[in-house]
Amino acid sequence: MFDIDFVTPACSACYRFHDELKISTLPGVSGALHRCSSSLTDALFSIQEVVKLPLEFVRQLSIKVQHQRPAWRCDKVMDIYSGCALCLPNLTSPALHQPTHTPPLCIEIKPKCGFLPSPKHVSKDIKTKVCRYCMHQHYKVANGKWKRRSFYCPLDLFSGNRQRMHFAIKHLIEEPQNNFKVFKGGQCIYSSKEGSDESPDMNSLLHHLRPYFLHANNRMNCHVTCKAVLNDFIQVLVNALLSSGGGDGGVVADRQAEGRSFCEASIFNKERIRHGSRGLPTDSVLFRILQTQMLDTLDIEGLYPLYRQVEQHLQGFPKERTRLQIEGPYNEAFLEKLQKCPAEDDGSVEYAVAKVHQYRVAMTAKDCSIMVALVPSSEEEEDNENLSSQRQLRDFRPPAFSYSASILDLDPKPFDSIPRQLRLDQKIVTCYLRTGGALPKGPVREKEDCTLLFHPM
Ligand SMILES: O=P(O)(O)O[C@@H]1[C@@H](OP(=O)(O)O)[C@H](OP(=O)(O)O)[C@H](O)[C@H](OP(=O)(O)O)[C@H]1OP(=O)(O)O
Ligand SMILES: Nc1ncnc2c1ncn2[C@@H]1O[C@H](COP(=O)(O)OP(=O)(O)OP(=O)(O)O)[C@@H](O)[C@H]1O
Repeated sequence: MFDIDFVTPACSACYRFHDELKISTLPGVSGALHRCSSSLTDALFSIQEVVKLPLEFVRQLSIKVQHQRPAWRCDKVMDIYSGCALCLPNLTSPALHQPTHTPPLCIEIKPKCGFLPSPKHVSKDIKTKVCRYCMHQHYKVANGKWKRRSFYCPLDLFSGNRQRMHFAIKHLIEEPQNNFKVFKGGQCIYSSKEGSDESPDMNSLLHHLRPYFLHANNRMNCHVTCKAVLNDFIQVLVNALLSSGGGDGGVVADRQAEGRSFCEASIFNKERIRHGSRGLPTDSVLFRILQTQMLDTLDIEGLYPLYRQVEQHLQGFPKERTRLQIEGPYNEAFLEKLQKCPAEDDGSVEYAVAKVHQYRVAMTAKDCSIMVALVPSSEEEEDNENLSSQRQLRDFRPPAFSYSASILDLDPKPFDSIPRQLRLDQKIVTCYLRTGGALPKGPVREKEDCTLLFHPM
């Protein structure tokens, strides 16, 4: 009916959000991050378009997808009244210009929050030591959302240190939950199954991945261990996440000095770091997400009194909702409010609103997903490279993929989600303090098994 790959019905706020921001593309990172922090002036959208859809079509679509939602998302509903949708390319199945031996792979990562809050604003010391994701794991297991705890830690992924990133991705693979999926030729081949007691089948994943790494590494006749396939796969993913978007790719100072980039619950053994972290390249997809997440400078605890101030102001002056853009539109004026926020609280409602807006944008960045598409070299490129590598008598070369990273799920978070955030934060911390010490920290082998194979490039 529609000549589009993927539609995601948008509320009228989203419509404005996406429509009014300048949209452009960036080579390498066909990203889609709203421009809303210092990095936002150059964090850009991918090719996407707002389209109008017949209301009846959206109504039927909504009914059709409702039963496919995970149980914990059954309370969510599609906005069936705006008549608008975002039209996106199908990122799990990128268009190919030339045939390849194997279909493209696409890896979806929901990285979550990559930093610890500043001690200035939090009431519980533990929040400055253990990251929100790791604490939340205990709460999720205690409440039955997941059967097993994941040992993934976002601070490792966002570290910019290859060893730590490798370690983080390995744990995403081991326990993907809703943070990790793999697609091959547009089909999901690896994800956590809702409500299942069993871990996803890693052997099946390796079976799918093997041809990519056999072929790409000229290992046709070699015996390749599962571990080597997994290492190669993770290494390619780390490269894609660290790749720059075509800019100068400057490297930022490691945040280690700030003491906010290591989580005490991570089972990565710091002493094993062989090369110091160089930080994330400034135009990598992870850097952009992290910068936007860090617009949350006050933590929910420091933010909540400002939220209350705004709420009280709106009770007295309901018409101010529009001027203060509480429900959007998320346009240039909105971005200006974020960027021009005074450094210190001057007691004005403008300051409080700007901090609330910053926090909401940070929440979006803490909840977005990255889609990394890996396209194997075309058959022609492979043949040329095979000839040249035979001439050079090389028996190894890194897997040849081209990659792009896009950012998904940039829905604006509503103003009234803030009280829920505070309640959840309290529940997570309370649960962690109650159960944190009781849950096993993970098998000992985890600590020891972080020596990784890095192949020459
Ligand atoms: O609060 P969190 O960190 O649990 O994040 C929620 C996500 O849970 P997660 O921890 O990633 O499993 C949650 O993900 P799931 O539904 O659990 O897959 C949603 O993304 C939710 O956003 P929204 O309310 O649907 O706009 C997310 O809520 P927001 O807080 O981003 O609004
Ligand atoms: N452009 C795309 N290409 C391929 N897959 C996509 C694309 N957009 C979304 N998806 C897939 O759909 C999933 C859900 O998308 P998204 O997170 O944007 O919806 P949502 O906001 O959670 O929807 P709802 O709030 O209605 O439940 C993503 O995790 C991803 O697997």
